[in-house]
This record gives sequence, structure tokens and C-alpha cells, in this order.
Amino acid sequence: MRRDKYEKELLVAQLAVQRAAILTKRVFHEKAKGTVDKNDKSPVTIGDFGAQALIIAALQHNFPDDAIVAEEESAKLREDEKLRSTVWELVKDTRLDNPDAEALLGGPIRDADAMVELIDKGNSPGGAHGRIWAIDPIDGTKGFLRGGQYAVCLALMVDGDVKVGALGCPNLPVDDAARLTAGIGENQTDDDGHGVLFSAVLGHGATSRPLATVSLDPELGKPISMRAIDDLTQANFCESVEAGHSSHGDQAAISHRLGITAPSVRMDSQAKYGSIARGAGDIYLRLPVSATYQEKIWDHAAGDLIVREAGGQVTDVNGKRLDFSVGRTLANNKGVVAAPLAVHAKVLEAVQEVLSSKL
Ligand SMILES: Nc1ncnc2c1ncn2[C@@H]1O[C@H](COP(=O)(O)OS(=O)(=O)O)[C@@H](OP(=O)(O)O)[C@H]1O
Ligand SMILES: [Mg+2]
Ligand SMILES: [Mg+2]
Ligand SMILES: [Mg+2]
Repeated sequence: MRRDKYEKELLVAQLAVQRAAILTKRVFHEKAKGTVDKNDKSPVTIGDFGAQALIIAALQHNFPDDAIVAEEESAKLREDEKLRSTVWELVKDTRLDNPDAEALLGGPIRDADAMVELIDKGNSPGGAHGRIWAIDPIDGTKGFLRGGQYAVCLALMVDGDVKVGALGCPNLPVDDAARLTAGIGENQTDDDGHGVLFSAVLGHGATSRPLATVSLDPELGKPISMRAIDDLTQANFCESVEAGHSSHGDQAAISHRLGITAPSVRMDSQAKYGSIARGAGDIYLRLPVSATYQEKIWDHAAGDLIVREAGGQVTDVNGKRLDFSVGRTLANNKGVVAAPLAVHAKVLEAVQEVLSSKL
């Protein structure tokens, strides 16, 4: 069966992510870098709203009938005039440095009121029917503030199945061959021309390209694939920075059981999915930390597809594929186990042994 190539959707998704990332980088350099009080979350709030508005504007212009599930909602912006004007000042002159690309996205947003309205278009309940986009304007908010890893995330689901994914990672190296290093989670700002855009279309593979190169050329992306690992002891694990998002202790026990000696690489955001998809790391584990937390679809949709199209398998800790068809959360899943197809079953077995030994 020939699969739809979703060419226009892919192009719009890539350009929308690139434009939003210009804004998040500006926010980092103008507002977050050197923030005296690192507990001040306002830079990330500004970046979240601005990036979400720009992405939704591009989607509404091209696909006005599609539904959108986005992380942020505008309530805070509506009640805080100063915040609204700060966000608008950034949004109004963030554009792609390529007139054709900018025109494709529909050009600038009309005014601050239109911007606020756009943000609320991301309030779809999600579900199993029709075309639904999932947006995380800044994933890895803590990484963003730290000058570490974060991602601008966009995916298209059709009838609950992810068809297109794009992940902009402004602080990852462009070079696919660069293995992950322990320090990748912090102080990796984009000053040295960092920044990579991962994307995938179901049935058509995954690619990477420089985040800073804006082009309408679909051939620009280079195919990426997971590293073939015959010997699991040589594998590299990625995990969340926050132990509150994935248990570091369980993860260490799983590594030990698989004979892995390299320390895990901690980094925020879906940059973990992109990194293993291009073989910079090998395995991404997200172990459930609470019985009640439900993962959000915007934290996984693009990464899930990119890893699977790069030759990986992604399931939850029970071995079930991630189910994006049940609303804004992954209510049917617990945790994430992403690994090259050939070793996924073995990794999953170790995960289950460690988790069941705790019951
Ligand atoms: N309790 C709990 N358990 C699991 N996950 C949670 C939890 N709380 C939040 N989140 C979500 O984690 C998203 C960031 O995931 P990361 O893997 O980047 O985590 S971390 O930043 O390394 O801690 C983060 O995404 P952003 O809000 O976009 O940063 C949250 O959606
Ligand atoms: Mg997120
Ligand atoms: Mg977010
Ligand atoms: Mg958040």
C-alpha cells in the first residue's frame, strides 16, 4: 500500500517549527540568559505563548479545518496586560528570513487580540477521529531556562495515528554523528550554530536538517537511523533530568541488569527521541513515577514517529504502543520504552523485571 506523503503538511510543520524556534531563541537571549533569579519562570511563559501563537497561525492559514491540541491556554495572557504586550512585541516581528516560506505560513499575525484568540484554538479534546495537530511550544521548560535541551514539537495525527512529526531542537548539534555527552543537558546554547530539525512522515523515514536553514526544498533533509547495536552492554541510555518525571533509581537498576556500564545521559525534552533516532544515543526510558500522572500527547507524538521511522520501536512499560487516540493524554499507557527494533524486547524485559520486583 502506498502511503500518503503528506508533503504540504510536512513542509508547513517544518517551517512553523523553525519560525517558532526563532522566537524561543530570541526569548532565551533577550530574557532568560543571565536571569538573576532562575526561579523566575516568566521567560519560558513568554516563549510558550509566543511559539504556540506562531505555530497555530501557520496551521490555521493552511489547514483551517484541522483540530489542534496544544499545551498552553490564554487565561494568563488575558488577565495580564503587561505579559500580553511583551509576548506581542516578540511575536509581531518574528518571521522567517525567506519571503516565500513566510508567505506560505500566512505572514504576520494581525494584532495582539488575534494572537490571544489563536492560542486558544489549541483547546481540542483530541480523540480518534479526523486530523488533529499536537503542539508543545517549548518542551523541556527547565532545560530551556538552564540553556540546556528543549524542543519545539509539532505532530499531525489522523484518526489517532501519528502521520507527520517535526521536532526543533535549538541546542543540539547539527551533526548527526556527534555522540551524546554527559554535559549535553546544560549550557549548550546555540551560539556556535547549534540547532537541528528532525522530522518524519509515516512510511517515509525520518530526517534531520539544520534548524537555521529555511528552505522549501523537501530534499534538504538527510535520512537518519538508529545505531545498530549487537551488544547491549555498549548501549547508551537517555533519561529525564527531573527524577520526578522518570525514576533514576529504577533506570540505574535496568542498566545494571542489561550490563550497561556507561552512565545515563540526562537531558530534557523530546530531544531525547531525536537523539536516539539519529544514533547519538540508543535507548530512551521514561519510567512511571506516580500511579496518577498521565503523559501528555504533545510530549510524545512527534518523537514516537521519528524514532519508529528511524528503525526503532516505542512502547510503554507494558509493551503497548503509545495510543494517541484517547484524548489529550496517553491515558492507556504508562511510561515509555524506546529502543532500536532489534533490542527493544530485551530492554522491555529488563524494564518489566525491575518494575515487578518492586511490587
Ligand atoms: N510528574 C510528571 N511526570 C512525568 N512527566 C511530567 C510530570 N510533570 C510534568 N511532566 C512533563 O514532562 C515534560 C518534560 O519532560 P522531560 O523528559 O523533558 O523531563 S525533564 O525536563 O527532563 O524533567 C514536561 O513538558 P513541558 O511542560 O513542555 O516542559 C511535562 O509535560
Ligand atoms: Mg512538554
Ligand atoms: Mg511545554
Ligand atoms: Mg509545561
